Amino acid sequence: MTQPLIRFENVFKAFGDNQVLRGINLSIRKGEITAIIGKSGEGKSVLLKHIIGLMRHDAGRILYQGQPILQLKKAERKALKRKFSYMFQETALFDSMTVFENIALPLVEKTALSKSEIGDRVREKMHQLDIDNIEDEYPARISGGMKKRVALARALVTDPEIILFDEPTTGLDPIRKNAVHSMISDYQKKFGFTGIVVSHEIPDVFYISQRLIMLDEGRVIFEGKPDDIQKASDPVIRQFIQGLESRHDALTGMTPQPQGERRYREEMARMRRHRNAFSIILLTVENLYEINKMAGYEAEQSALKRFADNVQGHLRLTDVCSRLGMNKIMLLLPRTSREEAEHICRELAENMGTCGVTEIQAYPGFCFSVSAGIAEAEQDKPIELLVAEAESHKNIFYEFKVC
Ligand SMILES: Nc1ncnc2c1ncn2[C@@H]1O[C@H](COP(=O)(O)OP(=O)(O)OP(=O)(O)O)[C@@H](O)[C@H]1O
Repeated sequence: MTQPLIRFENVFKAFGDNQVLRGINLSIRKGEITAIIGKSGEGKSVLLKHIIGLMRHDAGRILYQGQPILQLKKAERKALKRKFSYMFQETALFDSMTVFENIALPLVEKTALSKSEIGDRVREKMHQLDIDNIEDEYPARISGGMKKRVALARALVTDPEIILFDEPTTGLDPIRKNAVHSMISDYQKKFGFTGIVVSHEIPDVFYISQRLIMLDEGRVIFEGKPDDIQKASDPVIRQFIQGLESRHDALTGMTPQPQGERRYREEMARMRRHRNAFSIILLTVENLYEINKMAGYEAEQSALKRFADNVQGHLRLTDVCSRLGMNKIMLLLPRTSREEAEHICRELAENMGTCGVTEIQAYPGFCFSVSAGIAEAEQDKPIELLVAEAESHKNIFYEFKVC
């Protein structure tokens, strides 16, 4: 395996009698988004501050590309700090400065670039993030979602290798929350930075993370893929995850992914007992990014919400629909063969084609495209394999065009 970008080896940190980190071991891999979760006060922010070098550990080692950071020379440590960027809980924009000045700040403070070079860099980043028309506005005059984008532009303007997001969606409604997640995920793909996100948004943050770390009582009690935490048997992990999950995904109103998976296991047990067939339909909104390009992240998430409402309205059964990732919905159809699922899917496609889903109609020529894949369950087949099967067949079936 390749060397991790950052590695904690038995790291301890106390504030007086308050022992916060009690032997942390973890790895952050380059080019991935790692989510850090855990109860309030468990030391997530303290951990972030150690990563970025704002706090010094009492014992153990923190390695950057295999090198202990405490052994770096002063100039090397300074150079390392420049590779990091931080997006705070609140966007922490300065109200007395324009959007342009806010974004320029890290360049003014951390680099020796000339005024015109800074201007070029700021305008380039604003252009890449689609906010070029608001440079003279003040933060108080722009929307919450736009502020997050300005804060992200400020975090990205130094072209950092690593960005730390400390609860980036705090205080936002479900559409804006999902818009920020979608934005982080998109820009991570575009710019290739390593992202570390501290979040309480479970399971939403799982959709954008490749790795997950859970802290409890100053130690790491889970490190792995987001999907694997659902299978963890440790009661502390289970209780924490289930306590934070709501019965409904806040954006779509559907069952969240972990509950969808639980429902799948129940259906599988029923199949074992009664030999009942069941099937899944996997719906993927294929062109969410186009909505985003035309109308922004919030429009993208509103469109997804409207689509989900229509699917549920058509099926009239809420607990069979679950959200499966950023742009996927799984319909779990009990006692339904593949042929019956195809019929249901065809009806759904016809209904979708005429119901006129979104405000996106306001954009001439736009067609909201959703593909569907169907798979019938087989005894003891894990959900991932059945979903993969539906995914691999998706073009054979229906392409919904909701115009
Ligand atoms: N500079 C500091 N001086 C003293 N104690 C601190 C300092 N920073 C953090 N702590 C303590 O460390 C513990 C962990 O705090 P931290 O902010 O990391 O928790 P957290 O997991 O991020 O919580 P939340 O999810 O609520 O943001 C708390 O008990 C806090 O009081």
